[in-house]
Amino acid sequence: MAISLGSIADDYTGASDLANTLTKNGLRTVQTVGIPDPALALPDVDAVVISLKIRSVPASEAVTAATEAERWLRERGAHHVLYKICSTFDSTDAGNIGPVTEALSDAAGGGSVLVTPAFPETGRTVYLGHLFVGGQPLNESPLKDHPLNPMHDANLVRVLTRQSRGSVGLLDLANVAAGPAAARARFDALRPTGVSMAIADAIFERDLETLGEIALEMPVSTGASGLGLGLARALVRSGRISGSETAEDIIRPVGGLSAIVAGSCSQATLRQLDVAERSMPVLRLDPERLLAGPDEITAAISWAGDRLSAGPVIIAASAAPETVSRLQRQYGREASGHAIETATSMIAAELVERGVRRLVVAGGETSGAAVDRLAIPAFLIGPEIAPGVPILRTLGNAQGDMLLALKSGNFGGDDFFAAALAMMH
Ligand SMILES: Nc1ncnc2c1ncn2[C@@H]1O[C@H](COP(=O)(O)OP(=O)(O)O)[C@@H](O)[C@H]1O
Ligand SMILES: O=C(O)[C@@H](O)C(=O)COP(=O)(O)O
Repeated sequence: MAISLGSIADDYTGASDLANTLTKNGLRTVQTVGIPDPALALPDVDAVVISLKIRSVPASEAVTAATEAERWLRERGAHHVLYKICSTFDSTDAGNIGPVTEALSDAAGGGSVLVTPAFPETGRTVYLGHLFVGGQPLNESPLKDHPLNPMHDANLVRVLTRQSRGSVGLLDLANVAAGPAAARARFDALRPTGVSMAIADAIFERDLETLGEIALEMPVSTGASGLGLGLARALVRSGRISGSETAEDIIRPVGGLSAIVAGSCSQATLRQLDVAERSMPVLRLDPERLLAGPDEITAAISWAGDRLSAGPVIIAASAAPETVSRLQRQYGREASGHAIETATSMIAAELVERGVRRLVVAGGETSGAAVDRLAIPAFLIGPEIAPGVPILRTLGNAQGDMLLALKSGNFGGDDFFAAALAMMH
């Protein structure tokens, strides 16, 4: 298998978001969970997105996992590797966007790397290095309350500098909007200043097309789905790949029961749960009891058992920021987050054990833990439910064919859960 584009995603929802964008823009794409086992038969594709769960792990661990994935992608022909990060730049001062980007650049022989989380379709734009989420600067957006990576600074040049060895420059909108020649010239002018990375402004898709074109000339870039769109369109324009349609047969029915598991505490997910509660049974887990032992999990499974055969159910750990902070003050930020992920992943696995074959998981870390517990090695990419969230068909898993949706916390409209289930049969 020779691939044209390789990507390493720092979480699993982010990987499916990128795989969706690449597919929509003409690249046959597969999403793998980690580096695939040699025994796994992958389809013939233009792009492989390797999902890792490295957004919130120590930087050295993230670097090791990402560089191994990069080697695998290069050995399969990838000339360009995109490090897929969150469109809201989720990270801490300790990493991991800077350290991983610098390590990937070193592995490819060094040089400055273009970085942009812009994804205009979901309202993420970057101007003079400042990230806006919808109409708000990042630090005033709901991301200021993220349970694991609260974002308190919208100036990404500053954020990335705090995480990095090298210095960070800015590829400003005036040069990006002027097209590839001007953007390339500005980026080239930054190189001798010794910057290891440059944050690139982008507001419209045409800016990302420009950035995609110049990024493709380099071995590595870092960004969200918007940069994926630019790279995919540049590849199709270059004639190196033929450009393909989404295969509708990826959503052929799998039968079985359906359920939703939520661990995202993002505002969008909280709204989606409130709306779904009007039409589906919703169990709100007690996080204190989840942390105390297995009883809350057993109770949740027994609650679902009575209801599953009548239709989809939702089991959610999600809570509002005040509740999350209270729990974190008592048990610690990471310890509580990871313990809840473990619990929600065990619930997801029990539901599958009881016949669920159509599963929606809300939350990036939550999805990573659930997919790992289900031991799903890869996904084929189906049609889009909402911007950034495709239907996924499992590949190579022991349970047989399943349909999943891995919803990034902040993505999807208020009726997302019903909309997702309506597309999965
Ligand atoms: N009630 C709660 N209190 C504290 N943390 C929680 C609660 N419910 C879920 N979490 C944790 O919050 C984190 C949410 O992150 P994630 O799943 O990535 O969602 P998102 O996609 O919204 O970022 C996870 O670590 C999850 O276990
Ligand atoms: O780029 C994005 O916003 C998403 O693809 C993503 O990575 C979101 O992460 P989670 O909100 O943690 O799912």
